[in-house]
This record gives sequence, C-alpha cells and structure tokens, in this order.
Amino acid sequence: MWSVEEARHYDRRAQDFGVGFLSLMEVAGAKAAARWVTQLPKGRGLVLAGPGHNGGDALVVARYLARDHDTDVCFPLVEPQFAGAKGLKQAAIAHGARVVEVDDVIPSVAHYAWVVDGIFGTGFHGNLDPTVAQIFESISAAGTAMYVLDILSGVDADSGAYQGPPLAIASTVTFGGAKWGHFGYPGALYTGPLTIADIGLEWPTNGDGWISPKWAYDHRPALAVGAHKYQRGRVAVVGGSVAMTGAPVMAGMAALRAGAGLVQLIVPHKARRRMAVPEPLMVWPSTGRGLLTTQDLEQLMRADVIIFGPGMGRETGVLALEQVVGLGKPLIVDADGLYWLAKRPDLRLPARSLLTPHSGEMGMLLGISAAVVDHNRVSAFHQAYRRYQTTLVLKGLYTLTGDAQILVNTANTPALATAGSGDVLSGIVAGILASAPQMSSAQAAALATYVHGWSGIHAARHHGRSVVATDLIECLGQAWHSVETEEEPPQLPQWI
Ligand SMILES: NC(=O)C1=CN([C@@H]2O[C@H](COP(=O)(O)OP(=O)(O)OC[C@H]3O[C@@H](n4cnc5c(N)ncnc54)[C@H](OP(=O)(O)O)[C@@H]3O)[C@@H](O)[C@H]2O)[C@@H](O)CC1
Ligand SMILES: [K+]
Repeated sequence: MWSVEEARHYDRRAQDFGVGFLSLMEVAGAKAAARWVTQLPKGRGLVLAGPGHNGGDALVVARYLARDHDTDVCFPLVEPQFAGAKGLKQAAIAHGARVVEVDDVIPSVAHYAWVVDGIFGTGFHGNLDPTVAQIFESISAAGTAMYVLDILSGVDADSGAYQGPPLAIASTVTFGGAKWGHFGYPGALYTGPLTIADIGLEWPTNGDGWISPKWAYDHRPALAVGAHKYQRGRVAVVGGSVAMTGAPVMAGMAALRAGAGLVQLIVPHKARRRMAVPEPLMVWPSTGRGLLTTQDLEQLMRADVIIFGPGMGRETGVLALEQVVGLGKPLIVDADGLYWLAKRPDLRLPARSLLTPHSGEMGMLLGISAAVVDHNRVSAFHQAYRRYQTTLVLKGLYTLTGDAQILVNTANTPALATAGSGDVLSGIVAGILASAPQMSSAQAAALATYVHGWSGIHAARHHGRSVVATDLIECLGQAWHSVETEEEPPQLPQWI
C-alpha cells in the first residue's frame, strides 16, 4: 500500500538504478492493455490522455489496443509534454489509433463502447478541470464502462476524495502498489476490480497492506485439542439497556462462534427481564445503575477479555468504563462504550485492547465530524492511534485495522451494513483474543474483520439483500471454512 510520496520514492529509486521512466511506462501500459484487450466491450473506444505521465501510459495502451480494437485518442487538456511523448503518440497512430479533437468528442461520447481514463494519476491536485468534468458528465450519463489507469482522474490518491460525477468503473490497473485512495471515500466506489501491475519497482517495506487469504490462514488460531471450556477463553460483555437488549446477545453469540469457551453477559437487571437469552450464554444481572458492584467486578475478574459497550445506551457508562479499565483485562470498546471513552481520552487502555469505531464514532473520539473522518480515513486512523495508543478497527466499505501499521480488509460486502453487525464484529474479535492468548490485538482485529466480512459474503449468498446480523452469526462456520481453504474474497486485488 503506497502513499503518493512513496510511489514517487520508488519511481526515483528506479531512475537511480538507470531504469528510465519510459521503460516503466512501457511495462505499465503493456500490462494494462494485456489485462483489458480481451474484456473490452465490442465497438469503438476512446482513450483519454492527460498532460503528465498518466497520459503517457494512455498512449502506450492505445498503441496495444489499436491492433485489436477501433481506438480513438483524445487529449482533453494538452498533449503530454515529457521527452519521448511525441514518439509514443506517433507509434499509437502507426498501430491504427486515430486522434480526435475534444470538441468533437464531447457531444459524441455516448457513441463509444468503452473509455480508457489516462488523464490524471497520482499527480492530480486541486479541482477537476471543467473540460474533463464535462466529458465525465457525458460518460456518466451514458453509463459507458471505464478502464482506469492507476487511479480515476480526479480522485486524490492519498485520501480517495473525489468531486466528479459517478462513473461505472469496469477495471482499474495500478502500478507498483495499491494507493490509499483506492480504498478511501468515495474513491473506493470508483475503483472497480483492482489489479496491481508489477512494473519492476522495489517492494514496499512500510508494512501497510491488505489482509490476504494467506495472511488469514497463517494467523488463524488453532483449536486447543483437549481443552475444556475454561481453557478456551472466557469473554464478558458489559452492555445492554432496557431499550437495547439484543446487542450484547449478538456480541456474546459471535464470541462463542469465534472460539471463546464461555461467554457471560453483564447487563442491568431491568434489561435482563426483557431479554431472550440463547442457551449457550450465561447472564449476570447487575444492580449497579451505572456503577459496577463488587459482585459484578468479581465476575469480570474471571474473564480473559471484556467487551464494553454494546447496547449500553448513553445515560450512564463513564464510571463503569473507569472500573473496567482498572481491571487491566484486554478490553474491546465498542458502540456506546466509545461514546463514554470519548469523554475520557486520558484513560490508558490495558494491553491487547482495541477500539472498533465506525466513521461517526471515530469522529466522536477525535472531536471531528464523520464527514471529516471519511475525507481522509487513513489520516483519521493515524490520529486516533496517536491519541489512544491502542489497536483500532475503523469500520466502513473497506475497514482499516491495526495500530501504527494498517491492514485493509478485502473481505467486505455491503451486506455488512446492517443493525447489529458491529456487535457481531466485536464478539468475533473477543472470541479470537480470548481463545488465542499469544495473538496480538492487531492480528486479532485484522483476522476478526476478515472473518466477519466472509460471514457477510456467505450471508449475502444465502439471503441476498435481506441479510440481518443474526445471519452473520449463523454463517461464521462457513466464514472459518473460507479462511481454512484460503478462498479469495470477491474484492481481493489481483497481481499481474
Ligand atoms: N510510480 C511510478 O513509478 C510510475 C508511474 N506512472 C504513471 O505516472 C503517473 C504520475 O505521473 P505524473 O506525476 O506526471 O502525474 P499525472 O497524474 O500524470 O498528472 C500530472 C499532470 O496533470 C496536471 N494536473 C494535475 N492536477 C490538475 C488539475 N486539477 N487540472 C489540470 N491539470 C492538472 C499537472 O499539472 P501541474 O501540477 O504540473 O500544474 C501535470 O501536468 C502515475 O499515476 C502513473 O500513471 C507510470 O508511467 C509508471 C511508473
Ligand atoms: K487515471
């Protein structure tokens, strides 16, 4: 995973070794063209080439595609200026590409069967140029399939910010490494299936990346053979309120299915009376009214991992949070627990703890809006890590997990955006942490997020658009199977 600065760094390193940018561009363009040549829709296509190196990639692509497809090339701004660009243009023409004027293209964009976007890549900054915006509006209206070089023009490659119209992206081929913008908002919506072309640059060493099937397989905890339920790890869920009785139950059931040997819910006694508790869960009604009693704390001392927050509500909680932190057990602060933590950012969480916010809760933790979080999720993540010094899971279309190093979850599906889904996730993390004492919270966070995503994928296969959170719990067995068999999630980026 690369920032723009890192992409430039590896680019410069290649030049230092004497690998010129024209050779890099040639490999990049040739690999992108090879990826697309057999999958392009039938009919004449348009290659849009910008003023920089992204435009150079586009000229290489045009040369390869023109041999099999009717290919027009248009320069919406100016032709690429770098040394050698004229030659690339002439070569594309010699292979059959036709250069067309932008004024002729704008009214006729709808006639093209496909469009290659090589206007801007990592060098984009500021606002989308009006001419480009106009072309994109026409492509958007026509719904034409777009094939993107590196990253969609107008998307900030570091954050994923994008102001242009919605476009149908058939494929993105990026070079050397994926960029954060491919997984940000709304950039992730305009990436489509992502392919990373190895163009001979060095491998990134920053440790950021995504969760691959092999990573998940290698990190799955082994079931302790012959262990009894106490040895498989004990989870306590502190949460629930009269209005929200389901959340701790879902977290608890998910923890069991994720590997915990025993799960106990610690809920207000008034809430207990309204709860339907499945048999495998134990319940401890608390009479503490916002403060945990000595007996509650005795119960909690027996747990290996504590989840704090599901269904807790926002009437009381800050004192109980202080008490739970004081126990020194690995703590998963979720849902309303995060609301209370935001009021006490000075609290230092015990080792192996983690926070599982969505954008809104992350905003609360940082004192900013959800929109500001989503504007640059990676930056918000780093900021929260600096402030709370603990492992984080920032939930979303592409969930980010980790600490100083971030892993992106690739087993994601829109089906996960349903009430209770977060409770299931915190249960899975707790189940993994409790049953695998050797595992770090960052590893458990990544694995849990991946398993949760797979549950969503399986649940969506069974229930289509009607997935509810309890389906995610039902599908956990299949999710673990996908981990065991190293199945590839549908959105996994591919290397070529
Ligand atoms: N990493 C690697 O090793 C490899 C990278 N490769 C490729 O290089 C790409 C990066 O190339 P790049 O640096 O030339 O930047 P690119 O995105 O083409 O655009 C810069 C041009 O756009 C202009 N411009 C910017 N914003 C604008 C705006 N709002 N409105 C109008 N104009 C605007 C900007 O103008 P300026 O900032 O100078 O004013 C400049 O002229 C990368 O994405 C990949 O495709 C491959 O070749 C293989 C090796
Ligand atoms: K592009």
